Amino acid sequence: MKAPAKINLSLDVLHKRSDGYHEVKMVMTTIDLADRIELVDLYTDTIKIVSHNRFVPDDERNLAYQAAKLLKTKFGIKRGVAISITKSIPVAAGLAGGSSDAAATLRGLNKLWRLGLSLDELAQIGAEIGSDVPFCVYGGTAIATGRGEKIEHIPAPPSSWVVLAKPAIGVSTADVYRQLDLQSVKHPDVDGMVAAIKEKNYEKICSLAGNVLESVTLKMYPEVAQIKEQMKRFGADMVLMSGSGPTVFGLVQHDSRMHRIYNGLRGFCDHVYAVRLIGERHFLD
Ligand SMILES: C[C@@](CO)(OP(=O)(O)O)[C@H](O)COP(=O)(O)OP(=O)(O)OC[C@H]1O[C@@H](n2ccc(N)nc2=O)[C@H](O)[C@@H]1O
Ligand SMILES: Nc1ncnc2c1ncn2[C@@H]1O[C@H](COP(=O)(O)OP(=O)(O)O)[C@@H](O)[C@H]1O
Repeated sequence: MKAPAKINLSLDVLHKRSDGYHEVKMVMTTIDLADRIELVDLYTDTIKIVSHNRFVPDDERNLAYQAAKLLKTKFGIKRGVAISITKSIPVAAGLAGGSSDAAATLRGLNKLWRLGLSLDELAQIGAEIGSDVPFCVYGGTAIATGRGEKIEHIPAPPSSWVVLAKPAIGVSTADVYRQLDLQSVKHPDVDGMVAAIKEKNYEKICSLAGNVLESVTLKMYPEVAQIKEQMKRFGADMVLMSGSGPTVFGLVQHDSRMHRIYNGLRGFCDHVYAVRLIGERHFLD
């Protein structure tokens, strides 16, 4: 199963809720940077995680493990499964790698165990694992509200290159939300972004992109601001941090400029990627 990363083209936080989560309004889209999940039937009643990445837990803390466990419990499955995860998405990066692994596991086990669940049902189960999992179940492009689990599909943005750069730090999403001061943030125009995407207006998408969590992470890690500056200087059409960070992405349409940004950033950053913005749901088929 393919488990692609997401970026947030717009991310607003409306208020803190009584359950500790924050009410959000965001636009998320799928990009062509994906982990690979392989599911193999086990005839012993266990869930085994195989991953050769030292940042990825191989026990019940793994979101893919939690996905399998939930399905086993809900549907009384007595078989086991070995879940092999080949990571390409950097960990704790704001790209929903773990959430996408969980979503791919849900989609895959639905087939392997012939559960016959719809994507809507899988997304509902995914919400029990994490706020970003429902979006990852569908992929594509969507407005996410609630704590992120309510999904409204919208068309794909015009295609472009996405250059990503992740400094050598991992960010805790909970920490970033905790340190957000809603009195002092500049709220992005999420409705404007949705309109721009529907109009396929690339320039407007670039000018309206915004993320309220960016200022929090920039304060904690000045290297994120440096990467933003460099990406702008090398000629990206827009530059923004994804999710709670620390990954910074830039959109660019011209191949030659994509190469300039990619090569320029590789001197500063170990993790640099240049991939296509996908934004379509059939990418997962
Ligand atoms: C910021 C975003 C933007 O897409 O992505 P990432 O940076 O993680 O990729 C998401 O809101 C992250 O979603 P996800 O990573 O699934 O979060 P969860 O596991 O549900 O929650 C982790 C913690 O973040 C905080 N949290 C999360 C979502 C939300 N709407 N409000 C919150 O306050 C809570 O403290 C929660 O305990
Ligand atoms: N399958 C997984 N892949 C990556 N990280 C995972 C996975 N399962 C659990 N985690 C844990 O979740 C944390 C957040 O990881 P990730 O989903 O990559 O980041 P983000 O929420 O910023 O997009 C990591 O620190 C890691 O310990």
